[in-house]
Amino acid sequence: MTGTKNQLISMRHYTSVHDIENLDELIQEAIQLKKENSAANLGKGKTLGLLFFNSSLRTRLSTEKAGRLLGMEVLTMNVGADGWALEFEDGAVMNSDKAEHIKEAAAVLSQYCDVIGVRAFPGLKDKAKDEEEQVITAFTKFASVPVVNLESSTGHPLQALTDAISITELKKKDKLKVVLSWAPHPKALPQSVPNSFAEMMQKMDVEFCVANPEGYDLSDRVLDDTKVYHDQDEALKDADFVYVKNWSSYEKYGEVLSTDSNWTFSKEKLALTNDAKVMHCLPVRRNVVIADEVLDSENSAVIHQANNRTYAAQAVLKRILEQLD
Ligand SMILES: NCCC[C@H](NC(=O)CCC(=O)O)C(=O)O
Ligand SMILES: NC(=O)OP(=O)(O)O
Repeated sequence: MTGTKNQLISMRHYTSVHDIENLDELIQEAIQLKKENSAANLGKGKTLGLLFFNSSLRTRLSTEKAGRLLGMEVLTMNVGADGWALEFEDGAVMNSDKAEHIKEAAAVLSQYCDVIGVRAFPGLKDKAKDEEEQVITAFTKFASVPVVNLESSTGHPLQALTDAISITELKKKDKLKVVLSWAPHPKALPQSVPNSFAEMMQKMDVEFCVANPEGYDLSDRVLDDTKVYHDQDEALKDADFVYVKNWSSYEKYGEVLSTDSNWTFSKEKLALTNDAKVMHCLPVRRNVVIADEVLDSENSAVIHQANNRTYAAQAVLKRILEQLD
């Protein structure tokens, strides 16, 4: 990065890809940090707190590593399993199972941490409630420090930044076709990853489309004018990157409407593309979402993506640290 501190674009919270003001700069910063850790002391004396209401492998370890690469102390807590059950409703009479209100919890955490990361998946039962982003919004409201989304009800912006970095590094030509393709899964999964990936691709200079069965269209708010195919084979034609991911229905909110194995990403599907790089955020159900022969091939970009989680987190934390006192 060139320029003085004042010219740098800082970031208060990172709760959605829309918090990125200059995507190209942020991608280049992450690629630069991957080559050389030029900010090893920026976070000295600062503490990063990572709170997980749900399971994680990559997000937890890569974000911890990113904090440490910046010189930060890192505190991680599985709040879902180990913390007091939190009340989020304003004015609640707390005479039932919730021991602590988010007002105190977020304020207390702000005494210990200079930046807070939060993972809280959607319930997938009540669309309006999930779309309110109650947990991440409450943290931004009641914490006095910046908040980073580690995957929330409707978005996974650190994953999407990772994906943008990975595409930038792996692309072999300028005008790319990128396809987000639904794949089957036995469980109802959030729309968070596909939502943020779609929003990220709309910010990039690529031809982007989504392929999913009928009933699986993402929210109009996310899709905007993105082309949606209900025929996977048609969408895959000439694709340079295919992001394979399951999500539950948005229309019939949270339901699993299909487990059709014709949508599993196989080597026959790969053959329809322009020798595409195949992406997935992980964890991936082998031979349900993506076939072994694809995951074990040169076309798979999933480990490259997982590695970039560290540098995406480092670039975001760096931006946040630059605007702290
Ligand atoms: N953070 C990356 C993905 C997390 C979550 N996947 C999952 O829950 C998979 C669980 C399973 O396969 O049982 C999702 O799709 O949003
Ligand atoms: N991709 C991702 O977020 O992985 P984890 O759920 O393991 O953190």
